[in-house]
Amino acid sequence: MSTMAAEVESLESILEEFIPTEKQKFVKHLLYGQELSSLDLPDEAKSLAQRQNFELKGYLFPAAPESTRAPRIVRIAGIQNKIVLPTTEPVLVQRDALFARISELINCAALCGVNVLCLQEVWTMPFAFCTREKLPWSEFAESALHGPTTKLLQELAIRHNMVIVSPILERDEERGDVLANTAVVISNTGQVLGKSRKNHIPRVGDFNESTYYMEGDTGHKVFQTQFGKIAVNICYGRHHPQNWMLYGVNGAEIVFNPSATVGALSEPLWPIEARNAAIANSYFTCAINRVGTEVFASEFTSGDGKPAHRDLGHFYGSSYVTAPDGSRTPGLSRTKDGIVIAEVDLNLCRQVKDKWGFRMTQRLELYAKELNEVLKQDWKPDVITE
Ligand SMILES: NC(=O)NCCC(=O)O
Repeated sequence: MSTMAAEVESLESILEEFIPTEKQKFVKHLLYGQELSSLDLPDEAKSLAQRQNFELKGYLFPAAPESTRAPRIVRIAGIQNKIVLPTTEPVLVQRDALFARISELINCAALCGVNVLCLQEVWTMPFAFCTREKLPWSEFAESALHGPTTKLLQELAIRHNMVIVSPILERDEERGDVLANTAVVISNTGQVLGKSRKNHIPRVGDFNESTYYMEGDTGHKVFQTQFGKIAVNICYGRHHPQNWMLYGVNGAEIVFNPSATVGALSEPLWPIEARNAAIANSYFTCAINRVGTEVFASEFTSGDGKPAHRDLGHFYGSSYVTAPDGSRTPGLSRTKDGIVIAEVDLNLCRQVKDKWGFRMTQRLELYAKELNEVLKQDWKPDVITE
């Protein structure tokens, strides 16, 4: 399945090819909600994307004008990419090649006026946790505050007046050198605003991350930036509606979901989860997935009796943005590096809350009470039998 699917460029390319033109509007309305117009992006950015072989897509999410609040227009973006060099190259050579590639893409996002940008999960390295090997992969880990990745992005954040969310493998030097899967939030002033760690660690397929780091301990932080309140729900956390919910309870207006996931495992879930979270929590979401197949030197098994293998499968990209009213952009390519940009009016969050009332009808007190009971040792499921 994954080999076959890897040849498909995108769901959208199939729709364009096979759905008759007169039916396209209806099909896209069901799949994507209200039709979005494309952003007019600068020619310089478009030619940079062409020269450097990455996709560049921009969309406009409208909101109603209000008489008591000015629009709060911001441009948000997600970057998806392949690793640049084979996983057998020295650690620093691999990392520096990614630094160079991603700096190019960030420059392009800056030309497009992006205010807040998020990179993919552990963007500085291959997704090597499938191997269960400690070395050399743990050498990619670095301090969230002073590491080379943060230093690089602090410079770019200042240069481009851009908030950058940088998901890395963190080495917590102050707390016993332990590893964590962490998104560092770097303000447009260059300050590290803080960090948000991955709350839910997968125990599925070849995602052997629990060998390397524990569940995050940073809760559901929301970062007040100059361009709105943002939060980061890292990869597997997107399967947990309560995780999404608490970022919303803390007031997030945009939640990024930097991910690394493969076709055979999760592709049918991908278009649903971040989109549903945007609807349920009246905020914008931006789901970002890496691209390509990463091959490792040593074989590993999945503990399922099937033959050993040297790759996790095809990372299918397909990054997209959803608005609180459920309208979403098409996905980026399944095979190519890319930037998805959305110009949003953050006023839409409150407009959708007023329309649908999901926050008002949320009944947090009901769930808090019942969940408290569930956690007690003597709890029994509330099932009535005849
Ligand atoms: N990176 C990560 O948590 N992947 C797990 C697989 C998935 O959630 O689709």
